This record gives sequence, C-alpha cells and structure tokens, in this order.
Amino acid sequence: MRRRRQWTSSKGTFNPDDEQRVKHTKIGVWDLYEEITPELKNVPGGAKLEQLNEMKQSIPYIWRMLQDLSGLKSCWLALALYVACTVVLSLLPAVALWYSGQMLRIVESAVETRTVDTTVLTRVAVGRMTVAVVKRLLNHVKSRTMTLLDQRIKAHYSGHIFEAYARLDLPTFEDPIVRRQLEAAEGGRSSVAWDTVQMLANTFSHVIQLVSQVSVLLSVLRGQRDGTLIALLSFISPVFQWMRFQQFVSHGVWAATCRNNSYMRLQGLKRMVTSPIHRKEIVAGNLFQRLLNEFYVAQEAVGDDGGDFHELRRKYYLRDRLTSLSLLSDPLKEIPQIVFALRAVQYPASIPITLASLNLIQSTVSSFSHSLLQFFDQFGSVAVHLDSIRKLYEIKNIRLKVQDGRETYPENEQDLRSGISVEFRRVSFKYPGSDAYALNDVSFKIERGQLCVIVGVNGSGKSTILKLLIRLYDPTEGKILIDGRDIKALKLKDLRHAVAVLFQDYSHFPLSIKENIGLGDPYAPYDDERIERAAEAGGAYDFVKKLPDGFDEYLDRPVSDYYSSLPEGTTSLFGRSVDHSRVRRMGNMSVAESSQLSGGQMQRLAVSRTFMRSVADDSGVGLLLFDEPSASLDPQAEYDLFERLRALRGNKTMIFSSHRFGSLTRYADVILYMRDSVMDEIGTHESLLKKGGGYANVYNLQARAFLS
Ligand SMILES: Nc1ncnc2c1ncn2[C@@H]1O[C@H](COP(=O)(O)OP(=O)(O)OP(=O)(O)O)[C@@H](O)[C@H]1O
Repeated sequence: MRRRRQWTSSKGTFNPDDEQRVKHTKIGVWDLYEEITPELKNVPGGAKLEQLNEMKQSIPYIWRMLQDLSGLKSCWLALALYVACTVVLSLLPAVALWYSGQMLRIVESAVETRTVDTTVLTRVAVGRMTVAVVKRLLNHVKSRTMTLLDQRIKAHYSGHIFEAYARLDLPTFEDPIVRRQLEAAEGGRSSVAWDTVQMLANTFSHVIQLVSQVSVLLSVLRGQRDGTLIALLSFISPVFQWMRFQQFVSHGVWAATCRNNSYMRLQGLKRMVTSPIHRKEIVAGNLFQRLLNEFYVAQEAVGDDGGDFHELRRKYYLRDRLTSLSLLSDPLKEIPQIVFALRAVQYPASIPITLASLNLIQSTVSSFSHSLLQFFDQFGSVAVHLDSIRKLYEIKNIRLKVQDGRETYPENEQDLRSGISVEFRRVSFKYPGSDAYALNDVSFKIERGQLCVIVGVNGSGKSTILKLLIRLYDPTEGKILIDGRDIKALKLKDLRHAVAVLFQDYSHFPLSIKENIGLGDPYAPYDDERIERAAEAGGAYDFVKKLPDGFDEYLDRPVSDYYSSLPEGTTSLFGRSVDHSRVRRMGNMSVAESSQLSGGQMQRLAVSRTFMRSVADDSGVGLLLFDEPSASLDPQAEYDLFERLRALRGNKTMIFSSHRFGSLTRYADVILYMRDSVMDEIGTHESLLKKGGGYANVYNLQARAFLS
C-alpha cells in the first residue's frame, strides 16, 4: 500500500489528497501542491494583498539586519560611504541630461543667430566632462566599499548560519522541511543579506533617479506644446512591460515532490558516478557500460521535463505568453514620437522651435522609461528579498523537537563514580515518519555500576535503546528514568555530559585526527597528552604515529587542491608535456584527498574519541554506551579493547549492544535479549542458558558453528 504523504509547516498541516484545499500543478517531473486559502478567492486582488501582508511582516527583519550590520567592525562607515556613492551616482544621469539640454540650446541658438557663446560652451563642456570623471571616481569608491562589505557581511552571516545548523537536534535536522529552510537561507553562492543591502540601495537610488529625472523632464517640457501628454504617453510602455514580467514571488504553503521514476534513476545514476564512495563497486563490477546505457535510456524517458524544481517553477510562471497585452507593449514605445509628429502637422508653427528639443525630449523620455522599468523590476525583487531575510533570521528560531529539561544532573558529581541506574518503563518508539514500532512496550532496569549487554538479531531495536538513552529521540510512549528521575526533566547538556557513547554508524569529522579524538571532550581544551592516552586506550596510537602528519593528519581534507584544466599527459604549445607532479612536489601537495585507513583503524579512532573523557581522572561520566564497538576489529584487537574497557570502567554503568554472544555476555550482570522490537528475555548468561529460550538457541548455534 502506498504511504500517504502530508506536510506540516508553521501554518498547519495539509494533505495533498484533500482536493478542497490543495491545488495540484504538474511542472515538468514535479508535482506541486499549493494550499488554497478559500477566503482569499472572494477578495479581488487577494493574492496580491497576501503578498503585501507577507512583505509587511518581513520589514522588522530588515530593520534588525541593518542594526546588526551597523554593529560590525567598520561596517557602518563602509555602509554610509556605499549609500552616499549610490545616491550621488543616481543623481548624475539627471545632471548629464541637464548638460545635454544646455548643449542643444547652444546649438539651437547657433543655428538661429550664426554665433556661439564660447564661454557658455566651454562651461557646459567642462561640466559634462566633470560629470564623467566624478562618475568614474564614485564608481571606484563604491566598488571598493562593496568588496569590503561583501566580505564582512558574508563572514557575519556564515557564523549565523553555522549556529543555526549546529544547534539542531537529530529529529529536527532530519526533517526535510527544516533542511530546505536552511538551504534557502544559505542562498547558494551569494549571500542573502548582502544581496538585500544592494537591493535596498538600488531601490533607493532608483527613487532618487526617478525624482531627479522627472524634474529635468518637467523643465524640458515646460512651455512645450503637449509636453504633459507626451510625458504621460511615455509611461504606458514601461507599465505594460512591468505587468508582463512581474517578478514571481512564492507565498503561502506549498510542497513539491517528484514521482517520476526515470528522473529519479537519472539523478541516482549521476550521483553514483560522481561520488567517490561507489567507485570501487563500479570498477570491480564492470558497471561502466551498463550505467551508461541506463543513463541514456533514463535521459530519453525524461525528455525536456527534467530539471531543478525552483528553476522549472520560475520558468513556468515567467514563461512568455503571446497575449494581446504582450503584442501591444512594444508598439506602445513608438506612441510619444508619433503623437509628437502628428501634433507638429497640426501646429506647423511650432516646428522650428520644437525640432531642436525633439531629440532632448526623446532621450529624456527614453532614459526616464528605462529608470521607471528598472524601478518596477526592483520593486518586484524587494518582495523576494524581504522574504529571504525573514527566512535567514527565522532559522535561528527553528523549534527543536527534543525539548530541554530544567533539572541539574547530577546533584553531586561524586555520585557518578558509582555509575548511573537506568530504567525503561513500558517504552515504545516509532522513528519520525515511520508507522512501525522500533521498540514496543520495553521495560527493564539496570542498576548502578552494572554491565549490561543487549543482544538480538538485525533490526530488533538494540541501537534504538541506546539512542533513546542519550535523548537523540524521545519515546513515543512510556518513560525512561535515569537514577530514578524522568530523563526528560534533566538538562540535556548535563545528561549528555554524564554519558559517553560510541555509535555503530560512527562518523569521522573532516578535521585532523587530533581534533577527531579531542572532541570526545568538548569541555576541555585540546590536551595533547590526554588525546594520546585516549588513542592508546582505543588502540589507535601506533598507527596514527606512523601517518605522515601523525595526530595532525586530516582524514578527509575539507578544502580541495586545484589543478590547471590542461589534460595530464598531453603536450602544450611548445611541446612541453603537461605533468602536474612538478608543481605538486614544489607545493608539497598530497595526491590523495583522504587518508586511506582500514575499517578497523577507523573504528579504533572512534573508540579513542569515546575514551577521551573516560581517561580523565575527573571524567564526570557515569554511563558508557557502546553500540557494536568491535564489529570491525580483529579477534586480538577485540580482546585488547574489552580488557582496556574493563580496566577503565571502574564502577561505571556500561551498556553494550552486540550480535556476538559469549565474549561479553559471560561477564554481563544483565543481558537483554531483543526480538522484533520487543524484549524477549532478560537475565544473566547462566540463567538464560538454563531457560533454554531464544538467547540459549542463538548462543548454542554460534558455539556449534565455532566448534565445528
Ligand atoms: N532512522 C530511522 N528511521 C526509521 N526507522 C529506523 C531508523 N533507524 C532504525 N530504524 C528501524 O528501527 C528498527 C530497529 O532498528 P535498530 O537500529 O535499533 O536495530 P538494531 O537491533 O540495532 O539492528 P542492527 O543489529 O542491524 O544494528 C529497525 O526495523 C529499523 O529499520
């Protein structure tokens, strides 16, 4: 049965199957579902009103942005300079126009009187030249301040976006709506805030340009027959053009999904060949030709419908429609000149004076129309930018799904030395977006200082128990108690400080090995000596020392090197072979971009990170959680690890999740045997063997396989 999808946003939940409230549009391979507001349908221009209302709501964010920017180092000065240059530059076209008018008047009177007033001519010529020089100088200052502002603003907001990402808990981070919101606030390559500052300055400059040009236009048309009529006619064309190409602004609640199989395969195939993680299988499996064929078949099937959703949606709304309005808009540009000519025929007496001014009127009107069109365009993008700035600020207020507790834990640090007690009371849990129980009515208790091993087949819920214990997620039903207190009441920071965890699907940070281990204790500055002790305890010390950069080695370099685009092995113009090894040697650059460590070595590093706090004397850790810590280790390494763990453990509570029976379960105070999301059996190794149930069965199976 197909799962029903529905979307939740701050404006509520809406379901694409509810046809009353949702409009469905097919845009290429995408299905767009837009929530309809029935009330708006009855209000003429309702959609525009809603857009204006959204703009109004965004204005406080713009004010906040300007306040933030003026607080940045030297930013207010650069900002003031930038605005001043923009304002003066916007006045220059009007000044230039005025000089053009003066120049024409001189020519006009020269034609009439056959004499030229050289003083006036020189003054006007120098004036025009000065305007050109001033324009160049102002543009120079503006571009320098722009570079500075761009850098500072980008740096400021990259910190803002970093914080917004870093603070998210797991279910909030996994929410696709939150992810898209964050991506939109990042704004791709450009910075949303800097773009908005430029847009505001440009809008301001356009207003000044328009006002100044209107004054020049009025002064030119004063005394001119039909001047006002011609001026009004010149407005028509830009207004029509603006109506045709209004900036498209998305508003309201909507969601889009792709159900086109060919497009999904096409994207999957592209990702397969570009990502380094699949290369081994592609080469070893001889997949090249097969993938290529599949790619062309999928591409053929997708045809012209494929593409990025935002791009396709923009094109869909802005597509050029041949309407009567569009047919009219271009000829409308010619109207002022035609009217002028017709009126000249009607009043021939006015021709000698006005012919000289015609050129001026034409250039003034055309420059004015251009400014007007730009202003309208700018105004459309104001809505887009206001919307983006609101998103940019709201990302820091995204509501976290795992709510923080209020109680300090523990009341006495000394208590942790004897471990933490853990109790699950009828706990059930479903992962967000899943209908199936990952844990179903699970109850157990682990006393302080006990060693507990959770065993069970794949997918039985072992890792889920550990995730709930560190509050990556909260139970759907039931209660978890830590030292007898509700886990939700404890401050998250305190809880996570008291628990050290190693996940089964651990990851390595794209930082140096030193930081990868050191971040196991975020409350202590990097302590080289402790990092080395943690590496020894995790069994990583020896191989790390042998790496070219030792503990400073990057596992996965986050910044790539760049190379010229000349193809390696070819020859350049003068016959010199293209070989990057010379420049690479000089730059001491490595060929590989990531360290090639084995799976077991990677696991040892992850274990070392978990030990970072445990090796400290005042660790503040009372509970250690290990999810399959030895899955990639050889038998000797596994044995060594468990020995070290026993030595480090002291009296702390320790919980392991494991598929392997025997090596650990023998020492366990409690064994939880999980099957199909429920806890099937609980007891010690001996008691469970005596019981002869599921645990005993699997243990005997493994023992038999080992002996035979
Ligand atoms: N992020 C997730 N979203 C949805 N379902 C999940 C997620 N993680 C796990 N599950 C499901 O929850 C159930 C329990 O998974 P869990 O990882 O706890 O099993 P496990 O016993 O640790 O398995 P394994 O031995 O393979 O590690 C499984 O059915 C799994 O498909």
